[in-house]
Amino acid sequence: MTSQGTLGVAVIGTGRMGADHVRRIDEVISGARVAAVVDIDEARVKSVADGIEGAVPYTDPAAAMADPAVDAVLIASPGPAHEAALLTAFDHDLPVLCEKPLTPDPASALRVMEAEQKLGHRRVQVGFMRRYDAGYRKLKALLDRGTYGRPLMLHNKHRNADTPPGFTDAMTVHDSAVHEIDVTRWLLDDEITAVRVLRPAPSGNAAEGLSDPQLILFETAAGRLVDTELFVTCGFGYQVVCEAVCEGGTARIGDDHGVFVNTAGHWGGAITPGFVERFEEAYDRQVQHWVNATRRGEVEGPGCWDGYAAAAVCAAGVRAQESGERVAVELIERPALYR
Ligand SMILES: NC(=O)c1ccc[n+]([C@@H]2O[C@H](COP(=O)([O-])OP(=O)(O)OC[C@H]3O[C@@H](n4cnc5c(N)ncnc54)[C@H](O)[C@@H]3O)[C@@H](O)[C@H]2O)c1
Ligand SMILES: O[C@H]1[C@H](O)[C@@H](O)[C@H](O)[C@@H](O)[C@H]1O
Repeated sequence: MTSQGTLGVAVIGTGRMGADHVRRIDEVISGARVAAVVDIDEARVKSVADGIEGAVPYTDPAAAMADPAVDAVLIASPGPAHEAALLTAFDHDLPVLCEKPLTPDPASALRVMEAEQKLGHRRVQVGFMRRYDAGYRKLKALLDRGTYGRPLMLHNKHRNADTPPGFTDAMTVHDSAVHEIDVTRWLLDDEITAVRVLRPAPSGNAAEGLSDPQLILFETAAGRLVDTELFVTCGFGYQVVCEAVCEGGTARIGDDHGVFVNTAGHWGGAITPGFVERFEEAYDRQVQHWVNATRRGEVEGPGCWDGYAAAAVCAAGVRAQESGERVAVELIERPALYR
């Protein structure tokens, strides 16, 4: 850190999310600066570094993490590249904010968790940014206070206008439903124990071979049921809605509440186009909290255990998709570091 305590961050992966995090750290976040940017695509990393004072471009994550100006790492490369980047960060004992997923499968998530335990302290915050969304935080506070009694069920809707090319059924779980997996565990303070997936006749807008929409059902250890409509080619916009059904009332967040317009032949408002707009404040808050905690020498928020548990539920979810059966989630006992 500089003498003023400014955190030098290396951002690994400068695609859609990484480039946005670089902009965020440069323009929005206080107490941090972009010290290095890394991408295997040399042209891309150079163009992202251009115009950011002091940001050194690298094509090798390990070289960036060895740079003495780097105090912390934000990983925004694709999920399969996360394990290697995390293990290298541990070699340098660097604090990490790792975009979801921690890793794409439970075996690799376990390896990361074991390596972190060898360090003897938590180093990783996982980018489950919904925990930093104002609506989800209000819902969490209501549930924690028991304002409407015990929560019994959650109903979620997760709709994307469309998907990047090559999006598969498994990605609907790993990439999209992983957020509902995390908010279910967090909101209810409960583990998901089994998954079922129901698939109606697919929408004609879904690419060949993609089963969209889907209905995913989670059972939890405390006997709650959580359903999620996942519709990633809905075509009309981005919607993430969560309704908690409690013994004494229900509470719902996520409906669009922008400007309401009446005009000839039309009433209503605009729909949110995508996750960047819907969760912009949540991404800002997530990164600011990470920077603040890191500068205090602390680690907060969702960690490796949450990333591992999410990967275990995803693995069960993909098996449930393939088999059409109820699949139990296999979890190891929670290690002491994460209790
Ligand atoms: N929290 C959210 O809402 C959210 C939204 C979108 C993506 N994500 C996550 O962010 C991460 C990145 O997603 P994206 O949409 O920006 O992907 P992207 O494909 O747009 O960008 C990834 C970038 O990483 C680079 N890259 C690939 N392998 C690398 C490696 N080994 N080292 C360094 N760079 C490497 C690629 O060249 C590319 O520029 C993923 O983990 C994804 O799941 C999170
Ligand atoms: O990677 C993205 C991202 O995680 C979004 O938050 C989610 O809504 C999308 O479904 C997913 O594809």
